[in-house]
Amino acid sequence: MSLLELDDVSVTYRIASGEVPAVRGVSLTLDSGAALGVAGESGSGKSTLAMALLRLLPRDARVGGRILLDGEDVLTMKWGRMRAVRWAEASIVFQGAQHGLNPVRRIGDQIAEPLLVHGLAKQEAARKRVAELLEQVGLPAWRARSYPHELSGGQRQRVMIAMALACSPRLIIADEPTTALDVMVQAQVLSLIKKLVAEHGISLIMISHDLSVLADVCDQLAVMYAGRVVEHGPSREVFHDAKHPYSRALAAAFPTVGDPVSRLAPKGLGGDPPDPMQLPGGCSFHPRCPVALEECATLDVDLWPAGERRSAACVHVREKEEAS
Ligand SMILES: Nc1ncnc2c1ncn2[C@@H]1O[C@H](COP(=O)(O)OP(=O)(O)OP(=O)(O)O)[C@@H](O)[C@H]1O
Repeated sequence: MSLLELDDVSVTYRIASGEVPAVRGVSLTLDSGAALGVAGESGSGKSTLAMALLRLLPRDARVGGRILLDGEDVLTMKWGRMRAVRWAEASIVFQGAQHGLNPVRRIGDQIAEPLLVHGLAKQEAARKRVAELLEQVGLPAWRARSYPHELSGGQRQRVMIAMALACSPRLIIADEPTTALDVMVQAQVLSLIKKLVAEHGISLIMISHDLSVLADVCDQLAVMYAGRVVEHGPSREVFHDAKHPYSRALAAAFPTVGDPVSRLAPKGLGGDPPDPMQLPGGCSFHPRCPVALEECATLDVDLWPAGERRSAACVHVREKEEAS
């Protein structure tokens, strides 16, 4: 059985001027021990989807569909159970570690907190576990006594990862975990994430706008555009041979992991993503698509099989598959 199953998940924010359809009909699965990358430009709905998985969305968000974590429906779970699931079964690492840490509490106390709160360890055992976790993320045990401002950005992100690992979760959701870091440190944190996932058999959902980073870390990739998954498949295949013109443009924007030059501007992708409250008719990508046909302005194609374990939501893919 899959560890995580999303079935037709949608998220709509209610704001004063109307409704923002941030995530639209996303269906995905994640096997135990597998790593799924979710890619897309800013505003494509990646973080909204990640927060929906652990019911961390603000109250003005309405979530539809089904989210099954190990067979249990997250959306109908009682709050007590939901709190236990967060950290203990699935935890989340956000971008910009400086915002996730309390500046006036020692690192060790912050890492120990979920263990103590969930009753998984008493003081002495928690102290030992903190030392072990710091070592796992490549920091010396004495760092437990440090305050966040005494650490570099990369070290703080390692602390966030240690916190996420504290209760030995089965799933970690990493939302742009390396975005705020410089390129060298980014590479170190990425290889740490890869190592931890492989060694502990943890499942991973990693979110990034950088397809090359995701292809390096994850087995599967889902590319999102305007709240929908427009391509899905094995990550290296999607990265090197994208079927959807949007995924192709994203892959061209970030040809190699952390390439500082290509990070500056997404080459080959003109224009901006659409305002979700004013989505264009037909395929949402058609106004920016270099290979759009006339019919793309009215025809919105669903995900279509595009080879083994692959799918893409594009009329060209559908035509090719229908012809073969
Ligand atoms: N609390 C909110 N209220 C209203 N609209 C929101 C809210 N949060 C996000 N949105 C909108 O939902 C859409 C998806 O946003 P989201 O942050 O999920 O995208 P993203 O792909 O994670 O982008 P980024 O990489 O910039 O974080 C955007 O149009 C955004 O403006």
